[in-house]
Amino acid sequence: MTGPRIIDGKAVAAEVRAEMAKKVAAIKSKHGQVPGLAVVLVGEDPASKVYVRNKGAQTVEVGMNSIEHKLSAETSQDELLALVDTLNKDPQVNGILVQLPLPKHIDAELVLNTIDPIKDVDGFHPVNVGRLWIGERALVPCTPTGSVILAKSVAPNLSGMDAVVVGRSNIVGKPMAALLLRENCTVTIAHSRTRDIENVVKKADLVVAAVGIPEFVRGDWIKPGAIVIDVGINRIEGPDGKGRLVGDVNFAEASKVAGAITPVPGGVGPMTIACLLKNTVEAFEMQTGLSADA
Ligand SMILES: NC(=O)C1=CN([C@@H]2O[C@H](COP(=O)(O)OP(=O)(O)OC[C@H]3O[C@@H](n4cnc5c(N)ncnc54)[C@H](OP(=O)(O)O)[C@@H]3O)[C@@H](O)[C@H]2O)C=CC1
Ligand SMILES: Nc1nc(=O)c2c([nH]1)NC[C@@H]1CN(c3ccc(C(=O)N[C@@H](CCC(=O)O)C(=O)O)cc3)C=[N+]21
Repeated sequence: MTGPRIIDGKAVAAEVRAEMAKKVAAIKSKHGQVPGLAVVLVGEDPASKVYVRNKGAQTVEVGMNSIEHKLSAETSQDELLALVDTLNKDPQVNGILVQLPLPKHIDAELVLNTIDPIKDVDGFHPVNVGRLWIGERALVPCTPTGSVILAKSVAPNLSGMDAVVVGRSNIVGKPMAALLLRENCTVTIAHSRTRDIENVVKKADLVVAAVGIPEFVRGDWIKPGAIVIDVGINRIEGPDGKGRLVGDVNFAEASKVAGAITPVPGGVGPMTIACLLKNTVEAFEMQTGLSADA
């Protein structure tokens, strides 16, 4: 018996970044311009700090400009809105990402809705959400985009598959469902009120777990041969007392049953950043009318 295919998110993400590096170089030589990504971090959340550092380093690595704004946790909502407004107007800034979660005294929805939709590389603005669902050209959320790329790396044609997305957040579950529908899957969205969730998941040819509960999806919920995409990033304490990262799927169990599965770390996480860079290039092209090809 052969084991399941472990989907190498790091390797696929490196391919996407290499493709972006080529595009950025072509844009630079043809048009003398370089796309720019602004990342705004408010406060000291340690996990967010790591992501922001990784994003900045990889942005520079593909040849783009990285603009980082690190604000104190006491920053007022008005100050943050004023910064977003400045970035909206700055022609050197093609993409704006405001790292979530934001401190409690700031209305995150208001901040996200203030980002110019054409610079909204997270794809969280209602205009981009609407465009995604009706099938217009949109900036699409990075984690779902990366998840679809990983699924297609093992099954290039997802058409007709039964897909179950566990989780219905605006940043992962819902846009994931929209993208899988666009791939012609038959999509079910499961959530905390879903009855008999094991048996709902068990019908799926493709399972996407975005729940936020460590190892929530068990091996015996998985249909033999199914593709499993684990979006979860949970830091838990290991038996040795050290922190370690696990997903929303019990990998040890599920990998015995699945046809293909993403690990955590090294699965969806690296794809999120790669797709952010991809969206920044796309946003640059939409804003300037310039492209790598012409
Ligand atoms: N790899 C990456 O780049 C990223 C990873 N993540 C990770 O993905 C995971 C999900 O993130 P996010 O979508 O923001 O999380 P949210 O907490 O916003 O959403 C979680 C979803 O899971 C559902 N849920 C919670 N408990 C249960 C349950 N017992 N049974 C079934 N469904 C349940 C909730 O249902 P309900 O709506 O009914 O409450 C909700 O829809 C997290 O682990 C997060 O760290 C997130 C973003 C990027
Ligand atoms: N506006 C906004 N947009 C986001 O896209 C966003 C956000 N806020 N807030 C937090 C979540 C989480 N997120 C991750 C990005 C990369 C990894 C990643 O690179 N993970 C690696 C390594 C993780 C590690 O070692 O800590 C891996 O899974 O292999 C994970 C999670 C983006 N998010």
